[in-house]
Amino acid sequence: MALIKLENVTLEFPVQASVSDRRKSSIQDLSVGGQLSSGQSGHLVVRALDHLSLTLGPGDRLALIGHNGAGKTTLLRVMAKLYTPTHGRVTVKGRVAPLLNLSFGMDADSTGYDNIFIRGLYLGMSKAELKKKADAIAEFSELGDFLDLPMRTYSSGMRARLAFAISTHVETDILLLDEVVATGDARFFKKANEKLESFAKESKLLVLASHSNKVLREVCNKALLLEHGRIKAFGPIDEVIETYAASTGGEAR
Ligand SMILES: Nc1ncnc2c1ncn2[C@@H]1O[C@H](COP(=O)(O)OP(=O)(O)OP(=O)(O)O)[C@@H](O)[C@H]1O
Repeated sequence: MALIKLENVTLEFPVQASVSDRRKSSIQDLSVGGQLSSGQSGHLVVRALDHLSLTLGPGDRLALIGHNGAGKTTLLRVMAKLYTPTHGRVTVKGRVAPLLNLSFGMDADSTGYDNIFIRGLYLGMSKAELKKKADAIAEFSELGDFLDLPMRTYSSGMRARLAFAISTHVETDILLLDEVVATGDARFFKKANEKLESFAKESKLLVLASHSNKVLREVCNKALLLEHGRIKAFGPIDEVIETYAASTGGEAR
């Protein structure tokens, strides 16, 4: 069972800052970010998601597209239940593996190998399941002897390899990914994509935010275009990429 249902979801971040009225009106015209306004108490708020309604089911592989600050990461975090919406309802059914922040569920001072267990448990795997899969995860990461060193000694690409290997070996129904796939080197990137494709073939639900149309086209079948936290377009991936390209005056590569 894999289901994500958003009903009229709005999420606002209160911001501890003051902006003059003149600056505020110029900020409203910016091409980045969510909607900036004064909240009920007079404090500044950033509305990162604005009345979003959406239903995703098995086999849906959704690309999140949009300008910097459009709300993609915030939406993924709402789906992962890391953020509670200010208004609206979020229903998620199925096991969720979020691959959003590479340090979530990881301990920098523990070895890579220990982190397989730490993050695996965080993602809801049992110890028995982890013991069975630890070797396969280690092999997939290709980190070899580095797995015996503390994770703080890893490069960001090495951390990405380990986090990706663990998250995609979890028996999960829903995989949430934020750009991280692109962190590895070219060879790992190819391997990661193949893993994502086989994951997708199992008819599970996947949501991926990325600025790379190439990655999104390879992995996703649908897309959601966000603009200042609102849904601008939702539909087949190629159509939505075209819409985005037309709105930015760029090309749909
Ligand atoms: N913790 C926070 N506190 C205040 N504002 C935030 C916070 N996190 C995000 N925002 C704001 O919410 C809006 C949406 O941000 P989000 O990170 O979801 O965008 P994004 O589409 O993922 O952007 P990018 O493509 O640049 O990664 C932005 O205006 C951002 O400034």
